Amino acid sequence: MARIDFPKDFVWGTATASYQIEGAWQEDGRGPSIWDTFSKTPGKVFNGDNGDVACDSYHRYEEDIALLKKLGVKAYRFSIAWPRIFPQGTGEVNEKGLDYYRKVVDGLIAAGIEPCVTLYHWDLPQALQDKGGWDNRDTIDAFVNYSEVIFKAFNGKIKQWITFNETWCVSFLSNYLGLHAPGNTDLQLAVNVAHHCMVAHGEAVKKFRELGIEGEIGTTHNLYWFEPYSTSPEDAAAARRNRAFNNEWFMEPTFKGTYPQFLVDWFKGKGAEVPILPGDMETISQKIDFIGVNFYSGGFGRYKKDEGLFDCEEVQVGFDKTYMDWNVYADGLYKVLSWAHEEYGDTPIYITENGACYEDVLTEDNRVHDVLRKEYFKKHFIQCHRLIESGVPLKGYFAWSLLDNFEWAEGYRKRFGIVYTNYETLERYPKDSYYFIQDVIKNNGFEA
Ligand SMILES: OC[C@@H]1[C@@H](O)[C@H](O)[C@@H](O)c2nc(CNc3ccccc3)cn21
Repeated sequence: MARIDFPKDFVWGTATASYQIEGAWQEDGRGPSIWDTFSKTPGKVFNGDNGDVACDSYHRYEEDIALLKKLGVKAYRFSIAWPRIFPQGTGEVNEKGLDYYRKVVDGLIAAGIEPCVTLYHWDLPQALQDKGGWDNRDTIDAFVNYSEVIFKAFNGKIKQWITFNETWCVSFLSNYLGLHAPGNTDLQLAVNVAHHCMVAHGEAVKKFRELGIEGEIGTTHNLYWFEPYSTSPEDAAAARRNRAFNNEWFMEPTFKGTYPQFLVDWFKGKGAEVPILPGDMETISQKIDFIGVNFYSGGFGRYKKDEGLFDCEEVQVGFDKTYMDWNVYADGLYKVLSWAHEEYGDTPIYITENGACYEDVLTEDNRVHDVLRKEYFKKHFIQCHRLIESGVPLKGYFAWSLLDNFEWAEGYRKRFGIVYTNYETLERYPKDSYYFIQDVIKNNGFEA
């Protein structure tokens, strides 16, 4: 057994998102989001599940904060629901919506926990979608207006700010693959959405700097480690396209102010071009204080003509799988963050999400012996330590998720929490993985 110790200032946290935990979908003036619409569209979400109640954190946030305090985290990442602040996306501020987040933020601070806020975690006001959503450049100004209200309301209280969660999901998963809200399947539309979200990110960073808001601002991209199955040039090119679809398409603009040309050309061949206006790339690549990375999995790919968007098929190489059928590929975390550090420089990195879904069984005495999830965390913590030892500026780690919650198109059947949510009673029961992480935080390390 080897002792794994983390730096004293390493930030341990957990993460959630508004639509996935809050419920109270029509309370205190909240307007409809695209996820209220999508989840109530037959066939889009497993079992017709929706976020009307979710974990009811809108009313049970004090219980959640108590769980966070007992866990011993230094920080808690959560998102603010734009439709609570601006029920129609713009116009009059809904003060009752702000009041909820004032209670959450003040409760966290009183518990000695740093609030880390995501401004956009997918719940776009439906009223903006009705006017084209992220395909409409006006939504950029609406996002900056919303961000400015939050910046000013919580200046000095919230010190870690994330503009967007996973622009890949907002664009390609939701507007090309059609699996998330609003459920479009158009490549050009998805390329437009990705671009406009990244411009919106940059404009919000500019506003943050102009207002002199305290703290640090960044964004979160989900990076997937994908490598060629063989050394053949075809496999290498196919895997590179597939990886860039997830990684470089977002990291290059954010850090270098350019899109990866080989993929621009590939998309052009598919009839999709990036709607760049003068100044956009400078806006997108505004200097940020940290980059958030969500990492879950990775894999191997090889060339297969006409397979998917990139003539690339994933090859099964025998990885253990989670209940989402995702590979458990902890080395992929080391590889992808080493690659990001090499490619994009020394900007501090936070793992803003990492975690696993498994079939959880609640025992008679309200325990969940989630051995596989504990193992998943342990394997990925070891890779975090390797990264730090290798000089990668990894500053913190947020486990996904504090609670079992609404898992988007999978509804409530897929559980990622370190705390079990009983959706009948809304009671919360810490799982064994919660106690494992509690111990790692207490000792700032563990015996590997
Ligand atoms: O799926 C687990 C979490 C999800 O609950 C979070 O809201 C979201 O930020 C999140 N992103 C990923 C990684 N990207 C992804 C890929 C395919 C489908 C959904 C998400 C996983 N997760």
